[in-house]
Amino acid sequence: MKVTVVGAGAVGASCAEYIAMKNFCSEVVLVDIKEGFAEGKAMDLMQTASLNGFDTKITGTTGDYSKTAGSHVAVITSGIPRKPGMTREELIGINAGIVKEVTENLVKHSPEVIIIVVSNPMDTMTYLVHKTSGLPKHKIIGMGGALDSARFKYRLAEALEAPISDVDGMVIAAHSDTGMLPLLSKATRNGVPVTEFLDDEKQKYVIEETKVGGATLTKLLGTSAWYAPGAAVSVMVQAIACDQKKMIPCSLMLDGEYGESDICLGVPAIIGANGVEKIVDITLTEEEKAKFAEAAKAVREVNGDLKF
Ligand SMILES: NC(=O)C1=CN([C@@H]2O[C@H](COP(=O)(O)OP(=O)(O)OC[C@H]3O[C@@H](n4cnc5c(N)ncnc54)[C@H](O)[C@@H]3O)[C@@H](O)[C@H]2O)C=CC1
Ligand SMILES: O=C([O-])CC(=O)C(=O)O
Repeated sequence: MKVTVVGAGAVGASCAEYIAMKNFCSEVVLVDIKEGFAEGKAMDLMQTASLNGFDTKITGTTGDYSKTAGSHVAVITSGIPRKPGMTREELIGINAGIVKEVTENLVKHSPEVIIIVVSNPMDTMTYLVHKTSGLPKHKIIGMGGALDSARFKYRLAEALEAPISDVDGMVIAAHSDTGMLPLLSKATRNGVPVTEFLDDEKQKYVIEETKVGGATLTKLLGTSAWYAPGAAVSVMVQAIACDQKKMIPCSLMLDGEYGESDICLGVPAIIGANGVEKIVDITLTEEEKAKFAEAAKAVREVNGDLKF
């Protein structure tokens, strides 16, 4: 299976590294606009192959999309990351143009491609890919929920003083500082609701820290995170490549599900060989439903700034 990763920066290179290390793809093509950058990252990563024991061939190109032809999956990470103090939404002005152009190039050379959108503001960039690519909706998947859920589990494990392998949980709704919805009501430690172990103060801490997970790292790093984003993408690509039919929260075009339409938002979905196999309808509490609707309202406002 051939995977293209557009943007060979921090997140793109991390995606390529995790995909290669898991050894389930024959080829990863890195594309960047910066002369020689993708080629350099690909060469550096290939020189880890004998050390890390993978056979995936990684190549790089400066903007030559003919090299991406026949890609089964393409991951869009091109665009600028935020700096401390910024929101993801502030990136729309620059990133929308980049994502639109990249999408056109990808689809031209790989008309059957499944696109995973990473560039921020991710829910809006996923919506843009729907509006401009001509691809069927099961082939466009925004990455946010997989990462946010991993951060939720990290914070749950911290609060529970438990190993991360003991905890499970999911984050849906928007991939934004305010619109994320960590489903505490459904989070468990070995099948037992975490609400049985955590008092109100700890529950609030877990939710708030999860929501600002990206901002916290941006403040520490001076730019946004890349290891967990790359790992999250690799899980999604593997679910497609190996037809795993894993349930992963992803930003998907809704058509009545969760009471919303004509918007991309994070919802649980079954991810397999066809991309989105099914959106999973789970029962939310009244409070969760209200928060989901609030997140949708905010994302819709950002979508309003798009020009097609
Ligand atoms: N959805 C999510 O959960 C996450 C999203 N992100 C987003 O991912 C994006 C990338 O972040 P980083 O990798 O840290 O940034 P970065 O600056 O390290 O890399 C971005 C790369 O995109 C390239 N690029 C720009 N325009 C291009 C074009 N037209 N064609 C091909 N390549 C192009 C740049 O040359 C650069 O190498 C940002 O928008 C960031 O906000 C980051 C982490 C998580
Ligand atoms: O925080 C950011 O800007 C990057 C991102 O989406 C994340 O790490 O969740």
